[in-house]
Amino acid sequence: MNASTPSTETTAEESVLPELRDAWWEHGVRRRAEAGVLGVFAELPKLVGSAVSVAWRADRVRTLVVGFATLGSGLMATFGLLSTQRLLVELFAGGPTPDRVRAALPALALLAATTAVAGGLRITIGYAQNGLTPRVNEVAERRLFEATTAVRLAAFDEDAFADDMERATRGSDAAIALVQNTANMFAGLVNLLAVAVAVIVINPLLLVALIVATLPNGYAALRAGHLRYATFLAGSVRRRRLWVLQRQMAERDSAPELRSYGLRGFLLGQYDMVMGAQTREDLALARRVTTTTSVGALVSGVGLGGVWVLVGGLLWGGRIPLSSAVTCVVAVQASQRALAVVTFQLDRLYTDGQFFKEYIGFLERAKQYLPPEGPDGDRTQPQALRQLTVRGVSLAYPDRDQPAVDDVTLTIQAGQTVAFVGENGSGKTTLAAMIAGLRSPSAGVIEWNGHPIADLDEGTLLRRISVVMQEHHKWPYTAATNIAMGDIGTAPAQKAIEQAANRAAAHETILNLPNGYRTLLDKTFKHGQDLSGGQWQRITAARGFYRDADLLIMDEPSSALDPRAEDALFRAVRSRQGHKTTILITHRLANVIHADRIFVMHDGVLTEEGTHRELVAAPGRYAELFAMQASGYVAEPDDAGSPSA
Ligand SMILES: Nc1ncnc2c1ncn2[C@@H]1O[C@H](COP(=O)(O)OP(=O)(O)OP(=O)(O)O)[C@@H](O)[C@H]1O
Repeated sequence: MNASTPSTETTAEESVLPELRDAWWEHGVRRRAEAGVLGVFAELPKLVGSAVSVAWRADRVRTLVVGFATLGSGLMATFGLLSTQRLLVELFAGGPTPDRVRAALPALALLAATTAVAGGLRITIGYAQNGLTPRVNEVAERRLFEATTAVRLAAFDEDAFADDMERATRGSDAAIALVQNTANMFAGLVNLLAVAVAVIVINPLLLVALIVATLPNGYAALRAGHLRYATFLAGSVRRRRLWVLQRQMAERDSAPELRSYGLRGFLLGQYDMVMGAQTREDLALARRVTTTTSVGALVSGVGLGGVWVLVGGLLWGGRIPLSSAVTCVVAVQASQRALAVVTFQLDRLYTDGQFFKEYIGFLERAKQYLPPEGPDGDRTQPQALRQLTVRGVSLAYPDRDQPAVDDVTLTIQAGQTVAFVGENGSGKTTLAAMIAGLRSPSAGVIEWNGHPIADLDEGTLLRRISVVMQEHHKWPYTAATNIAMGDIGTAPAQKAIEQAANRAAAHETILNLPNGYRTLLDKTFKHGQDLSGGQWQRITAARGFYRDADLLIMDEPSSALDPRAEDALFRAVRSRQGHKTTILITHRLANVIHADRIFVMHDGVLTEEGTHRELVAAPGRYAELFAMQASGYVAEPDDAGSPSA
């Protein structure tokens, strides 16, 4: 199939790819383009302030070294220009050449010294900056992860917060860039100032010449920067579409479906359409950029021509000596170099500054999602579980009309194994997450031995609970660590790890791995291994068993297990009955027959509760679901359609 087949023609319209969300990595570019040519100056002091403060926090000594060495190198630039002028004065003076050279020697020595000192200072700045940036990175990144790991789970449900967090992750890189850009821009400015001071000392009139020669150039450079950002921005949605398409055409994940459904022509058609538009847009904008930069160069060239005319006039009228005229040429060139640095760094500083602002803003906004803090003594220490009570508990997720859990009341006694059952989306996981202290109810209260869990010491409470998540995480560590992470507070003990693995039918699986318990479970690392879905689930269950928790919550722990592993797992769960409490969430109702109590949820509401026997005897949802599932195990109908057994 090729790009012109009918199926491609009918679907390859712009609407196939939906409008993409603003990409965080373009945010700074967007702000720069919106700020206009000179708007970048408005935010400059604040951004520079942020950069200095983050550098100061990371490493005071190096920050001071960079600051003072930059000032020093500016000073050397001034001395350098002044000694150049002195040198020229002596060389252009009358008299025999050897005398002139001799007279110029002190100036030459000064020039050599300033050049050497300036070189030394540049090396010092380089060393200090190189030592500073990794520290800035560490401080900024650490602060970010302190926040992302501390915020409550509910924060991740807020769209705006997730976006915020995504953008803030760029903040630590931006912090480094911000510090570097600020240092470089500062160096450029100091150089510019140094040249101006030297020129004033030589002849104040030359300052006017310098301004005329550099200002149009500076404006042109800023405008060129602005156009570059605008160019980038104009093609941003298309570029992202291309990026999405490129991934679809070149990645392993999409490769099987691409081939099996014959999507090659369709995707290439999409690519041609988007790329064609992108190229046309790029060409049009490139023309504009070239025109603008050419006009800018022309105007600054005219300005520079004016300066040379002025210098020539002054020279002609005997108002300045030849040495000053030559120094002026050197000064103009030096200032243009410094200005190019300043304008370039200004653009970068502004753009990276936007990311840094996102980062700082995120850290501020994250505070509202942090658990309430209080002195340790303020909170009651939860004792071993005797009774767990859920009283009128509800929870509604953001942007959802229906509550996920609606006014649920139930009691669980210590040592019981209870089951939450119900159809998909009925609220079982949400209720369990509230019991586990991971989510806070929007109404109602959950009590641990009669104390609202919100009043209990959170750390101790969480240590008394173990949760085997429905959507477990595959930690990229060894098999042993994957299990020991279930109780990270205690020193890992191989015997306990193996016991936990045995209970979850994971022991044999792990022994069969190339390095047994020491096998790294991540294929992206050298010698790393991956597991099947069911094998991962066994390790996850072992992690849950590893913690000797008062309350074990297992959410769909057997969905990927084979019958033998499932049987072993549920035998391990039953072995807790009578002395440890277990909440089981499962759709495989055969596994809840032995539960002390079964709670049936529907649309967030607790609709039935009782033992298996009681519930199948009543004409309710549980009886219906159980009968439906059990019917699947009745012997196959014979050819005539009637059951053979
Ligand atoms: N993070 C979330 N943000 C918004 N809505 C959510 C979120 N998690 C779950 N929901 C919604 O809340 C309701 C209850 O979900 P929950 O995961 O508690 O159901 P469940 O009974 O565990 O389902 P399943 O049997 O499929 O695991 C569903 O309607 C679901 O769409």
